[in-house]
Amino acid sequence: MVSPVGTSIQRSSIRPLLDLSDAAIHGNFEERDPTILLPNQSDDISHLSLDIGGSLIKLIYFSRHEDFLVNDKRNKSSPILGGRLHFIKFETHKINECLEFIRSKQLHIGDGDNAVIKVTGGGAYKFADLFKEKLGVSIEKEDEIDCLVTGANFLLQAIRHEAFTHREGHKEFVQIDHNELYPYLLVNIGSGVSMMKVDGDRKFQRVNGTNVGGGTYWGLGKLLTKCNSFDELLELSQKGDSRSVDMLVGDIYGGLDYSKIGLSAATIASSFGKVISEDKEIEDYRPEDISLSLLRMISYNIGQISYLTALQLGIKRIFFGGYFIRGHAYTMDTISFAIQFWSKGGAEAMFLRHEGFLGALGAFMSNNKHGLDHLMVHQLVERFPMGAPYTGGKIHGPALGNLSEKISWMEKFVQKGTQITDPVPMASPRTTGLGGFEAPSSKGDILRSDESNLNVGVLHLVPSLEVFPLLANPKSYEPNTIDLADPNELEYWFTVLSEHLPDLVDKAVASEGGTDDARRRGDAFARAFSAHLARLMEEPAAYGKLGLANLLELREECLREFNFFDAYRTIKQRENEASLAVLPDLLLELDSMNEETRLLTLIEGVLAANIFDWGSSACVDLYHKGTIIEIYRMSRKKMQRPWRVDDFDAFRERMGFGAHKRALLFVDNSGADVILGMLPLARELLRRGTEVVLVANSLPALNDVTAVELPKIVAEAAKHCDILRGAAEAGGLLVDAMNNILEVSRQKLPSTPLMVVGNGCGSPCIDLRQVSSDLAAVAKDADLVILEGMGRALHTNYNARFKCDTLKLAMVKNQRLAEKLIKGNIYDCVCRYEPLR
Ligand SMILES: Nc1ncnc2c1ncn2[C@@H]1O[C@H](COP(=O)(O)OP(=O)(O)O)[C@@H](O)[C@H]1O
Ligand SMILES: CC(C)(COP(=O)(O)O)[C@@H](O)C(=O)NCCC(=O)O
Ligand SMILES: [Mn+2]
Repeated sequence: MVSPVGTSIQRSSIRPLLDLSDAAIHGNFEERDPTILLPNQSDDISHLSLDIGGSLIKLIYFSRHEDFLVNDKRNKSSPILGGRLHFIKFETHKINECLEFIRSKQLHIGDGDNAVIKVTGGGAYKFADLFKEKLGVSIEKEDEIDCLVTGANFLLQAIRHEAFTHREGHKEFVQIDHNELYPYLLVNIGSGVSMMKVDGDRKFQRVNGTNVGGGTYWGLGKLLTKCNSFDELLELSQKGDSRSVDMLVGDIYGGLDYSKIGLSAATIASSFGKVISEDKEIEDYRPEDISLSLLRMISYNIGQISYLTALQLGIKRIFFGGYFIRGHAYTMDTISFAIQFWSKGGAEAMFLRHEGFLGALGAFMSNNKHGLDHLMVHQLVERFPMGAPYTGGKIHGPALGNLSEKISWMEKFVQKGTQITDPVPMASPRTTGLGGFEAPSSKGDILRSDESNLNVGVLHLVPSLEVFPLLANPKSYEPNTIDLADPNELEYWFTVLSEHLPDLVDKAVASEGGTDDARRRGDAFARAFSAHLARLMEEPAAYGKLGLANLLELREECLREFNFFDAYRTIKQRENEASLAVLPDLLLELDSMNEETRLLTLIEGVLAANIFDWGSSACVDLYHKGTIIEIYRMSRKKMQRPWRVDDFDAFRERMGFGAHKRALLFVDNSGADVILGMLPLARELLRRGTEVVLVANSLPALNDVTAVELPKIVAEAAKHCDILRGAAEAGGLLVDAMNNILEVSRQKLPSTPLMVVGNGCGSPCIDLRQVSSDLAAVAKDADLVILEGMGRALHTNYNARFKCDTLKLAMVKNQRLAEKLIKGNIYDCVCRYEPLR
């Protein structure tokens, strides 16, 4: 039998924050940079790898947390240690900043024996002595091409929304099945360009390359425009009109197309060719136009060589990496256009979110200590923290040391916030949108400062996560019901979440005693979350495919980032107490009913009590109008059938002819929702001989009940109910009572067990591709799944199908969702039963 409440259920999959309490200098005080020991900081940083290229240094480091060191009993076979992968970059000519960053975060002093770090790129040779001298570490060199391919293969297999196409300003994620991935052409556009034919894991060949690459654009651009940074140059290009320097077909043909060979008048005949015939000095040309012409020249050229190489090898798929791309819409559109133009649609250009980090990732993985190559997509969670200390958000360190510095960073960030999140004025269609090969027209052509680091997040490696085994089609499963790629949806939810923010900040600050420190953290949280929202409004696909569940989770993550671990703590307690007080009466009332009426009353009860949702503004307004019990009664009274979605009769029928063996009850909110709604339903199932597993969040989110809180709640409820007491004892929830039983009455038959398990997440929604191994284990014997609440049953999983009977129960507490999803109104209810046929 499954261990009912394994100690591991309360394991958190969420990153810890720096704990500076009792910090002390370790070792020699005379040293210039003594090690500071953080006895209460369990983060264990190890595994550093670098890719030192001609232009940029890409750094990846791995930080581990104690939690993850506890090897999961069901995962013994996995050598992977949990932790987080951070991605940072520096300019190569500022290598000292990189060394300083490594030193300040002590990245080179990993787990004892690693005074050796993995480095790829030319800098592994060039700077080996410098690393030895400055940091006392030896460099282990890894082959650059090898690393690029390993990195690309890893990303394409392990990260869900890594690859995408980019056409005319439109980004679309593509998920390629592992079996269909090879062969592909990998084109890495760094300072120079390398092209590899990739046939499999470690099976590749460098087939081509060109010296006209990112270095050429930046080098020539710097010379011709006097720009001081790559980004400045790229930004200029967005306001450029390359016709003032480029010679077009029309310039040669007197404004006409050269239609015989299919070239329009607007096609570039010769990049920079117009300059020849004009009696002008460099100052007479706009730097904007020069930058754009250069960018097009180089992008088209790389596109063309890539296409020819792919053609020669019979390859259809081309992935582009390297920092030249820099997530820049116009660059990607230009390359895509060139591939599409030359191949007449036969080949396709794809880009990678971690474009610049392929080599560094490969170097990281060559360190076979962590067994990362076996990591699966469901074991990776990407999070987007704000602020430099954990992401190395700023391109050049320094690393921030503690939360307070991080808050200051946030405060400064806000002053710069507009620069970071505001769009650079769009190129007008008349300029960027014309010319070339009938021209890519990149809408939303935005270049944002890299400082915000809001493109790739921190990758959390959580080896204990698993795919929920009862999903009918894990491959096609999509958790989100609402796709925020639809701009109207995005705008609506953006407004809802923005308007809810002040109230949430107040609750969060109050939960931490309302101190000045809490207020400062609260403000920083609000800024961080608003910056994310602004970023996503601009570019919804910036962090991968965006659904409502991701936004709701992001909010919880931001709270935790600023040390708010349970914003609704007090509210939850208050509602729990009020609900426990009326539970005995409710149980008496239920017991006086016959089985059929009781089942209906129980389901009504679940739906009615789901009204206690502090995430819904409409409900929060309601709570000002009455006590918990008054609102509960009012809600119960309104529970007239038929509900908007009403499969109750089918459910009742199924319940009539034999109990299920084990039911998983995905519970939602604290207070009435779980105590007066779900617990009585659990009790009914237990009474019918069905084992019940209450599946709750592993970490707090809004007023959701957690797996840590539930045993205490069940224990309280069990005081008033023999069924619950017996079941909780049998499930190991009442440990003291369990001991008594062992001593007193061994012969007594054990009741059907009631168990509690953490789902592995800390969000109001649930992505069933990534659940705790404990949940996965208990699910194997389950034949009934009950999903409750708007987050778990509507925003996510409404359309999910399972390998067993499923009941989805929720009250719709949002007017727009009610209209869209069920063609109904706010406070309508959903009772969706999907039997396994
Ligand atoms: N902040 C930046 N500073 C310098 N170059 C940048 C920057 N961002 C993007 N680039 C572009 O990226 C290229 C370097 O790409 P990268 O993949 O890091 O190659 P390498 O390993 O050769 O340094 C540069 O030549 C330039 O075109
Ligand atoms: C965050 C929630 C999904 C939580 O709902 P629950 O799962 O608790 O039923 C829900 O409160 C929600 O969608 N709120 C935003 C909509 C609104 O304020 O109207
Ligand atoms: Mn909830």
